[in-house]
Amino acid sequence: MGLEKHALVGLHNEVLHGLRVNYYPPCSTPEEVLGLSPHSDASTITLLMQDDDVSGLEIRHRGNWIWSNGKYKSIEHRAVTNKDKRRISQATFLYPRDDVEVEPFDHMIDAQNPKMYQKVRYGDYLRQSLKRKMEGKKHTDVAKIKEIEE
Ligand SMILES: O=C(O)CCC(=O)C(=O)O
Ligand SMILES: [Fe+2]
Repeated sequence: MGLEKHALVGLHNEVLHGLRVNYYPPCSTPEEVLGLSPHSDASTITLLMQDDDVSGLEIRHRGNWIWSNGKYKSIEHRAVTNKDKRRISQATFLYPRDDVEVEPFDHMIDAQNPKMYQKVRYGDYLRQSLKRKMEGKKHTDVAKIKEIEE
């Protein structure tokens, strides 16, 4: 990404961790019921631990990562349910401190790649994204510079 080693860690000010444990009970109609709606995480990095024997995570290639001005994608994903088996996953989210201001790096912006996102305070961005229902990449709209379409 054209950054010095450890630069990203420094930009977090302090790397915070959050944990979400997801429990998906068996579901008699898995073709009609999702475990988790399509979304992307508001964290900077997510580590997911899941059962070996039940799959459920599905991903979509779309969406953007604010710091990289959309060059690097944050993956939209969802969880499906399983007819016979329950599934448990643990997502560990790494994220910056609330007072960290996040905006695209200058070196990711040029004539072909105009600035897509305005500066946001990470705490505001995270809280408004937790308040919304999960809906793909919609939570990134709050930072998006409106004239620019993906
Ligand atoms: O359970 C899964 O596979 C996905 C969990 C997830 O995406 C999340 O907790 O944000
Ligand atoms: Fe997720």
